[in-house]
Amino acid sequence: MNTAQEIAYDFFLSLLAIILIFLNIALLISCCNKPSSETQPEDSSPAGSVSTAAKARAYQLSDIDAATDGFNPLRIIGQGSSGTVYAAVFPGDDDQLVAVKRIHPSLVLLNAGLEFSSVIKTLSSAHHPNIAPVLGHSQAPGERIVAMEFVGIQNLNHLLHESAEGLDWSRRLTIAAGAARGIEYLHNQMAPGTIHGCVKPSKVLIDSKFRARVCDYGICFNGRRGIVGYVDAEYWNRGASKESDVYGFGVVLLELLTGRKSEEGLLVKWAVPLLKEMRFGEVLDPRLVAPSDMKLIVRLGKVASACVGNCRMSRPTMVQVAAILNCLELDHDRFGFD
Ligand SMILES: Nc1ncnc2c1ncn2[C@@H]1O[C@H](COP(=O)(O)OP(=O)(O)OP(=O)(O)O)[C@@H](O)[C@H]1O
Repeated sequence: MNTAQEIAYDFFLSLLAIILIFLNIALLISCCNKPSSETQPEDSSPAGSVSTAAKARAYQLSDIDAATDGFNPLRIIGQGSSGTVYAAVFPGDDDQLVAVKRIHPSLVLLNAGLEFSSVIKTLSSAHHPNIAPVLGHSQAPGERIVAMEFVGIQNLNHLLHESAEGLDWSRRLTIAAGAARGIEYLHNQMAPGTIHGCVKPSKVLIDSKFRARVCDYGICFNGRRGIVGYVDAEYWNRGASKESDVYGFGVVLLELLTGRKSEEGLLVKWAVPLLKEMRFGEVLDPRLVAPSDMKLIVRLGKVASACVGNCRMSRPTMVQVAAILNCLELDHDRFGFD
């Protein structure tokens, strides 16, 4: 090779090297920007994941009317202080059952300023194994209807207090941990930080796999009466907050431990001092035999007492509560109750 050829050859090699470097950089950038669907499938995350795309469906009132046979009383699956829940079937949706909650007309009037459709749109982005998903809504003069996935006919209030079947300690712990994860998801993983507003046993639905699914979250129809005994004292002046949800969850834990209903706050006053003095013989649900190893129950009692603490600032967050209950659940899976 003569000198001119050598220079041309070196120039060609340098150019090739520069092109390769640019190609590598471009490849790296495109890999970083690629959605990580392969590494993080949306549904496989144990803590669930935020589904950013809200999928709320706007139903015509006539469609809801047809799906419930004209709000046929035979289709009622539950009645609360804020509305009536019906089992609905929409033709064309594989005849799947949908739970539709028709808000009481008096509450619709009282909450006329509530931006119902945009609240529902936000809530419909919730996606977590321990949440009952909101599917959509229907709105007409005097009518506000929320459509939810039909979870099943059992709720924790019924199972714990009204059913002969009862719940053993293992199921109670699993339900408590699942419900904690659901509320934690609402508080911390849903934009813009949803508050449940009324955490109590009837809002914890139990699906066919005995998994807890928290329902009826995020819409507060002022005028609700069903919350007495499940919210802290500040609630009545300052409204609902994450801390009042933690309080409500603490009361749910107390009901799971004692098997007694919260009667206007009396359960907290009665059970917490007994738990603190470790008088488990007096406080635990008398229908169940106490486990021979009380470690998990003692820890559950401590979490419950901390959640219903008087001062909002002193209560644990739902992240902490869910983390502790996850650990208890794992310990239970490994060692059981006895
Ligand atoms: N998505 C759902 N799937 C199946 N059943 C449901 C669903 N949502 C609610 N229910 C049933 O309907 C019942 C009534 O629910 P609702 O939220 O209206 O009232 P509540 O919790 O019983 O009382 P309140 O609203 O007064 O606190 C629930 O307890 C539950 O059994």
